[in-house]
Amino acid sequence: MSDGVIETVNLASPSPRAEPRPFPTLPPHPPGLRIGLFGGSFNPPHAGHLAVSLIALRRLGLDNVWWLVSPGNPLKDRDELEPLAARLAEARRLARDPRIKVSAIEAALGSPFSFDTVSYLKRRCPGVHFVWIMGADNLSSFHRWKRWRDFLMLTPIAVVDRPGSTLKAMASRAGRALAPYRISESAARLLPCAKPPAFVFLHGPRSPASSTALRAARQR
Ligand SMILES: Nc1ncnc2c1ncn2[C@@H]1O[C@H](COP(=O)(O)OP(=O)(O)OP(=O)(O)O)[C@@H](O)[C@H]1O
Ligand SMILES: O=C(O)c1ccc[n+]([C@@H]2O[C@H](COP(=O)([O-])O)[C@@H](O)[C@H]2O)c1
Repeated sequence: MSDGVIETVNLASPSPRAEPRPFPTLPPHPPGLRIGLFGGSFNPPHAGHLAVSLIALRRLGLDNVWWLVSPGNPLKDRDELEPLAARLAEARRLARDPRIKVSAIEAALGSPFSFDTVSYLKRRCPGVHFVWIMGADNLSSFHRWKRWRDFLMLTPIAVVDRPGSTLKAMASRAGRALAPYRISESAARLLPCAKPPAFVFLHGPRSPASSTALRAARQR
């Protein structure tokens, strides 16, 4: 991470007895920390990412939000994907709040799958309360993720509303699977310590920003 939280990547000479290579060095994190994991392509990052992070920090009572900049969403075409280094640099410029940390840990782990990332982080940081954060549009396609049902058992999930996705998200396969485990918004602060499956749908000021729109504007 930009401030050393997760950044040292040892690809060249991994210790033979540690994690399978490649592996990132992740310093110990104090048990009890409340950390939101916000995975994304960030291609490019935008005001919507920042808005989601600030809503999650405040409403879930988080200490930090980590932007997990993906090496490449396994469900998306990579034709238009900017290099990871460029997306990381832009994300760091945009994420001005010191509570937001930008990370390339997925590239270091060598997997684009969120199940693998969260499993790894939970193993490496026992006692830290992780919450997965995603926009409502992502919930609609969540049933196509690797081991999505197991993912629901791994970590609590916060879904943040997004224009055009409010109703579709809850009607989706994953939305229906999560419905019995929904925590009310007024109790959102309980989510990080809740036993999964658990989720909250956060409404709030919605941001219309999208990377697709920004890419289109940059091409004009
Ligand atoms: N405006 C927004 N409101 C709510 N959630 C958002 C918003 N923009 C992005 N997200 C969420 O942020 C995460 C990362 O999204 P991503 O980096 O793919 O941005 P995007 O704008 O959705 O990109 P694209 O338009 O290329 O699909 C996803 O969970 C997505 O749902
Ligand atoms: O694990 C999966 O199978 C999986 C499938 C699709 C998307 N994801 C993750 O979802 C997050 C949002 O992706 P994106 O491209 O919509 O920003 C990002 O962290 C991806 O790695 C994960």
